[in-house]
Amino acid sequence: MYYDFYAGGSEDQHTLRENVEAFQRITLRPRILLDVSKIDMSTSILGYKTSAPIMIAPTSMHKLAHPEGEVLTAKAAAACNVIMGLSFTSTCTIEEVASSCNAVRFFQLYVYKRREISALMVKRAERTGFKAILLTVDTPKLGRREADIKNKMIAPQLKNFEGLLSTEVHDSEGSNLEAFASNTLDPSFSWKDIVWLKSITKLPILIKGVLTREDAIKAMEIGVEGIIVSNHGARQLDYVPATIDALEEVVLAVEGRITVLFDGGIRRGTDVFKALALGAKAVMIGRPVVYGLAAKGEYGVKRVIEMLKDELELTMALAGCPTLNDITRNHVRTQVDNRHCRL
Ligand SMILES: Cc1cc2nc3c(=O)[nH]c(=O)nc-3n(C[C@H](O)[C@H](O)[C@H](O)COP(=O)(O)O)c2cc1C
Ligand SMILES: CCCCCCC(=O)C(=O)O
Repeated sequence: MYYDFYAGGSEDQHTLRENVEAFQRITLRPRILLDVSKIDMSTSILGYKTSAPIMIAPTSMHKLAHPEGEVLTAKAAAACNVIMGLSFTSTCTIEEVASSCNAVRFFQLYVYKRREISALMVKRAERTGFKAILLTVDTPKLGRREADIKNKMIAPQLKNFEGLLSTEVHDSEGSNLEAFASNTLDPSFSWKDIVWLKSITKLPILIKGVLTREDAIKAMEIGVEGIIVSNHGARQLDYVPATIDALEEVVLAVEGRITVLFDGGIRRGTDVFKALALGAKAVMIGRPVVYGLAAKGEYGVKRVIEMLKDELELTMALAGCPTLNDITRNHVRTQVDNRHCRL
């Protein structure tokens, strides 16, 4: 329940509704009479084989959802053979998650005013076998989260910072998380810091939070391995577009040169299919995973992933796509297509 307050957001946030509703405005264009007796959903993300183009998005503080936290989420990822994104602000340590199972893990990074803390986390992630850095770039400051302010959100101790930084904030009247974020996040963080990040790690870097062609091109120029089309689950700037409406612009700008991942509003296998048809290599799942964790621990997360995989498999069969490579732009019809009478 506590996690629901934190994850839910305010009902009057435009983008929160849009992220889900925009999927509902996209229709499918199935092809018929193709042999779909065998469906292959397996893929490779940055060279790591996974059972489906589905990953776990980094979301903070899993112990608010379940007392064993991120360790259980990682075990579910391993059991389903999908990649887990671990949040910088997790409630289990990087080392606890790494030693709990053999899931392929990517580490999500924030850049703090105290750069040495971010650098140390990167080193810990490298040492413990994380395979990539997901650098979140849409949070120079925390967005205005009215539910957190109203509920006087108190962040638990964030385990990676124990002995380095306390999450206790004494002078905050509203959201303690917001106060912690403004003490720690660096609003001066900019493109030049990506050069710094590249200088301290050999891990591939994916920039999380790209919504425009201009930024996609800049990201490629600076030499990152991938971008994640994301609006942070509509938790940062309200009135940005639904991510599914921003995806194609970014995909067209990138022209296949780097990996494009996607998140925001995926609730069904048909949503996964639509994001793939519009050019994403894979999708990341945020809230459904933590709701599964809150409801039934590791089993709950597994069920969420399995349900999405089952639904994707059925969608591929009924749309005439035996493999992921068979899913094309022509398999969906968007509002833009309708306006221009395309397809
Ligand atoms: C409760 C919650 C916590 C989150 N924490 C983080 C985080 O620590 N770092 C980050 O980059 N994104 C974070 N996100 C954003 C997710 O990575 C992802 O972009 C978003 O949840 C995708 O949308 P969805 O929840 O509709 O699947 C968080 C999202 C939620 C709902
Ligand atoms: C550095 C403190 C901010 C953590 C925010 C976690 C997050 O990304 C989210 O809640 O969304």
